[in-house]
Amino acid sequence: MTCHQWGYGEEDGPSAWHNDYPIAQGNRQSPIDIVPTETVYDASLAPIMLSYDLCTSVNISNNGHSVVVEFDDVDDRTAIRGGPLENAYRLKQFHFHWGGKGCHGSEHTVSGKTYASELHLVHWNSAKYKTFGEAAAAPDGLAVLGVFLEGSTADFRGFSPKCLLPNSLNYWTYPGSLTTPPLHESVTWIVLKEPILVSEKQVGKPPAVATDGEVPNAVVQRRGGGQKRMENNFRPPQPLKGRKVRASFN
Ligand SMILES: CC#CCOc1ccc(CNS(N)(=O)=O)cc1
Ligand SMILES: [Zn+2]
Repeated sequence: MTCHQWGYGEEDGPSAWHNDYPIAQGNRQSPIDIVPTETVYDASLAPIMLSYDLCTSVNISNNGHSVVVEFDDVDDRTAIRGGPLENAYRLKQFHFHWGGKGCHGSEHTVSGKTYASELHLVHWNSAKYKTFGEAAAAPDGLAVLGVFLEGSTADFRGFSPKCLLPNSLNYWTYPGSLTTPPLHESVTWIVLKEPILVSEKQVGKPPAVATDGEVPNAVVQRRGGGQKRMENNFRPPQPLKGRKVRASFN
């Protein structure tokens, strides 16, 4: 498959993605607007179990769409289990979606409420598939843990994703997709209800990353220069198309 240029601008943004990725108009697209009063409490949903203690991160990069921290995924040391999942899913990477100014920037919304930013921890079904790429194309291949970020001040020590989690692991879950191309409908979404708190200056001003994959030197960064500030890298909510959103809490 040729590599298609996509972004979040007028010409190459979410409303144009269906031209290169027809699945954008599929039946299990993400993100969605979660309406708590329309979710169904499922007492059979197990708690999620996160083994994030061994910091197996290997690099951090700007891929032109987000800031991504990748993990060593040769084994299940760093994984998610339980919840709606049949087996362990291995952590591949985490990244963020954010706005430019003000409080919008999350991808999922809760009764229309947007958060300043949203963290996605992307895991793949290593029990059934040999590689991330293979899993990403399978309906039960991926599990993405979504965490809302809103303004205040919070600790952020080390790079163990455990530091990025709120106190409560109460969650909503629904069958969805990647929210960025290739938009594969292969994701079991697990969205935590409780946001984590990060400082205004962190979410108010998006990280100084550019959309051409380079990390600009803040001193020489020009607004009019070739590089554009990466911001508003979120896809708006997609049609639910009859899907059930289950809650792990009453
Ligand atoms: C197949 C393939 C591929 C590229 O890998 C990714 C990984 C994460 C994402 C982000 N998707 S999201 N925003 O739903 O977590 C998209 C493509
Ligand atoms: Zn994401």
